Amino acid sequence: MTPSTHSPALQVEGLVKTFGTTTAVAGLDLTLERGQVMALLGPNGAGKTTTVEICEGFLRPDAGNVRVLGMDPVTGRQSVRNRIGMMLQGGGAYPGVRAGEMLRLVAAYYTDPLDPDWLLDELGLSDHVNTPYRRLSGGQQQRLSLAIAVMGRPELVFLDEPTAGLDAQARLAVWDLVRALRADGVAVLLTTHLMDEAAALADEVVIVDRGRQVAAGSPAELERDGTTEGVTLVVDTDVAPSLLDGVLGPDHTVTAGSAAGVLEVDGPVSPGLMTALCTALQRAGVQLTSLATRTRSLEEVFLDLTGRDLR
Ligand SMILES: Nc1ncnc2c1ncn2[C@@H]1O[C@H](COP(=O)(O)OP(=O)(O)OP(=O)(O)O)[C@@H](O)[C@H]1O
Repeated sequence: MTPSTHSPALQVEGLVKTFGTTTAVAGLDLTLERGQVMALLGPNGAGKTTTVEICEGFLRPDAGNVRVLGMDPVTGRQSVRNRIGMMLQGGGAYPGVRAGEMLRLVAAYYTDPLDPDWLLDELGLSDHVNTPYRRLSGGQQQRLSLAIAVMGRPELVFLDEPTAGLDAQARLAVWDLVRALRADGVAVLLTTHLMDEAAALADEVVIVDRGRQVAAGSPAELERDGTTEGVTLVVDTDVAPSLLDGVLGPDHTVTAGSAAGVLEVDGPVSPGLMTALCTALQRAGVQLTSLATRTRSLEEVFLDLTGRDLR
């Protein structure tokens, strides 16, 4: 099997994985291009970790096709492992080894490693170079395992909930590192429960539920999709919706809002619409006190698609 540099970083087609009577992954398709960040979002038990572990070559799929850098992650395991990065549980570190020592040991495996000191600094671990691994806090161990995962300049990195349990500062440091990887052309597949993380980092968000994709797109696309776009206007007097008759095209409707002085305009939002609304109010001598466009947050989209029941 010849590894291809033209293939997507990751291609998953019709992936199925069952454990006894549980179908963890029920026919999933994913394509992650090089230099892109994909976030898998899904409720507990949606099949995210199972998918990542299959892509890493730890689990065999029951059906479907997985190509990692153009290679089969099971039969091409050694070649794949040399070119991908993954965070191992427990950091893959010996308990007694010091953080700095560990990173230097890992760096020695590679011909062109990243600079361990840069990584320690990037991940806020410079003050813990001499701390034995077992004495690092959980969040520090997690960051060290991320440093180990990316040390060999991988082309594709798998990050399964990389910021779970991290404080706000450490989370931002991890985000910065993911952005730096992306800028270097590295592809990143991450799983997360944090909507802001997906929105901040991902070129593409794939929402999975019960092992299937229920939506995919950029964070902005997902926030727009399926919503009635529109504008909520608040004015300083009680006005009838008919005030806006004549300025709205066939794509727009206007209704009275929940309170006096509130008008809801439904339809596509554009600079032209905003200008037309302001002009109509000005002509009527009505003072605008608030104007807001309506989109759903990624969290609302997620809950609408996956429901509100606990799993
Ligand atoms: N080794 C296993 N044996 C039996 N069932 C398993 C095994 N691994 C996963 N499962 C089941 O497969 C389903 C998917 O689990 P998975 O860990 O992939 O979900 P997840 O999306 O990563 O969830 P979470 O957000 O809670 O981490 C779950 O119902 C889980 O209980």
